[in-house]
Amino acid sequence: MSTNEQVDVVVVGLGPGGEYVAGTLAEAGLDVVGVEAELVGGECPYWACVPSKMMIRAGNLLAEAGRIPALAGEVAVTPDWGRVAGRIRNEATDGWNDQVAVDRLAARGGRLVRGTGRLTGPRRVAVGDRTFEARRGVVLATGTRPRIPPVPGLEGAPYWTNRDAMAAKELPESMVVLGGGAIGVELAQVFARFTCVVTVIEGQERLLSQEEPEAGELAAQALRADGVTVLTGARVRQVSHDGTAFTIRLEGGGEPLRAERLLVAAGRQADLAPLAVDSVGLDPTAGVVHTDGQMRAADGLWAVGDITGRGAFTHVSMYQAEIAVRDILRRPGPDADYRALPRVTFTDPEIGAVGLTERQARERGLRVRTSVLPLSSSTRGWIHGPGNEGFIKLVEDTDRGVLVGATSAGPAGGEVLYGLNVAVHAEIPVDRLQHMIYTYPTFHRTVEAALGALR
Ligand SMILES: Cc1cc2nc3c(=O)[nH]c(=O)nc-3n(C[C@H](O)[C@H](O)[C@H](O)COP(=O)(O)OP(=O)(O)OC[C@H]3O[C@@H](n4cnc5c(N)ncnc54)[C@H](O)[C@@H]3O)c2cc1C
Ligand SMILES: NC(=O)c1ccc[n+]([C@@H]2O[C@H](COP(=O)([O-])OP(=O)(O)OC[C@H]3O[C@@H](n4cnc5c(N)ncnc54)[C@H](O)[C@@H]3O)[C@@H](O)[C@H]2O)c1
Repeated sequence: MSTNEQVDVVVVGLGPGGEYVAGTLAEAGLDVVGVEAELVGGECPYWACVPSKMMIRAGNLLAEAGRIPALAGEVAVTPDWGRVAGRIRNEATDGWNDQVAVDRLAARGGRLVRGTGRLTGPRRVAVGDRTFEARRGVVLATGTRPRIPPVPGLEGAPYWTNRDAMAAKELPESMVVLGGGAIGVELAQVFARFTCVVTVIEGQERLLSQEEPEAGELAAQALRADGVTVLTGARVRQVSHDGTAFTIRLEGGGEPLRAERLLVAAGRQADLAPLAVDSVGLDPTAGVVHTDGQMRAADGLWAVGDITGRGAFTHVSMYQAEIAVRDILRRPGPDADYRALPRVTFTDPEIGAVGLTERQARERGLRVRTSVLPLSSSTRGWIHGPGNEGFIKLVEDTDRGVLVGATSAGPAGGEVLYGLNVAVHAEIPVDRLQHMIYTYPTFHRTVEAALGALR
């Protein structure tokens, strides 16, 4: 029998964005139902950020051990993926059990409804035969799933996505990675460091093609140094699987690639049709849910996270979640501002970036000055020795005399990014940045040198 229940707010999807909205609103005293089809916490803790960064931590340790002979002595290391898989199982994901997150939501006063939510009209969500009518409104936070490119032979083949990679108890002997974006490069490097023979196939001319060209070149150089074969500007013509291994044929002929596993890391997509967004007047084929600066998508409807298409990052979903919470609680606050959107690809070296690339700035008609300085030119980079690859790139809007973009690559490149993030966000004049004191000998002193090199 179907039932109708009155609540204040329904949150559909409890990834980082949705869980934050549901828990915070419940804590504020609203009657909140959170609907989750899989695990409370979403992609990030179970199949994405957290387990992948555990892998990377382990891979980086192996790489550091490899640098010991040049600097400190002798070492013998035997990589053991079992340690990594065990830590992911036991510490990160609790064996892919979300009880801790379920309890966390309940402790904040939220109610969990397990199931797939679907809009049935303004402020109405159906889950199975239950319908929730939300007095304040509905928040969509359903995230994305892997985009599987239309490569002949791929459909139906036993390819891996990020989920299989995160759950792997053993590593394959060989793997082809389709896609040289953030997932592709991070996982290719880790797997290679654990002795898997890896090939990355990227359709664009460079890895990390959304970032500065120097970033893509550095990522390729780092991966090659770890033994990864990097093929850029490459298109897959056909994929087949013979029950044991994949054969991957590229356009333009040549020897086909053979690999035990094929990891598809070719972007993400939101699935709006099953959410029945047309019932509230949104386009189910749009691919994203467009919002205004307060994360409103329609009357009584908010959207946060990957689904909004403003950067598929956990920090974006949390940032947007905070804005939506404020708006739902009818508290005034600034609109979402993406000018200083930071992102870090956690390869070794880490590649952090904020704001616009040089190309994006020029395409917007800005008059720019730029500079690129290698970390090895700094005292700290030189002291660091092996593993000191990296650079600082700055993009200045010369008319306003402020940085509009920056890239920080190197050991702890993601941490060094923070200062640049503040500079872009707060629009600190370059002239002021040039006259502050930078600690000696740090990697971030390269920022000072790069400021002086702006041309
Ligand atoms: C391998 C990998 C590594 C990553 N590493 C990083 C990183 O280091 N840093 C970073 O910032 N980002 C990283 N990301 C991106 C990050 O995981 C996402 O940006 C983040 O998880 C998005 O959060 P979200 O709130 O949009 O929802 P998601 O985490 O996508 O969760 C959405 C939830 O909604 C549920 N759902 C979907 N449809 C329905 C429905 N109809 N009814 C009920 N529930 C539904 C899903 O089951 C899911 O639990 C990584 C991603 C991947 C794949
Ligand atoms: N450190 C982080 O913050 C982190 C890590 C991993 C993932 N993520 C997030 O997850 C999202 C998804 O990651 P992703 O790496 O899957 O996507 P992505 O969009 O970053 O990269 C996908 C890459 O695949 C390539 N590609 C697509 N189709 C192809 C084809 N048929 N043949 C060859 N190459 C093809 C694209 O040109 C692109 O370079 C990212 O956008 C990122 O926001 C973040």
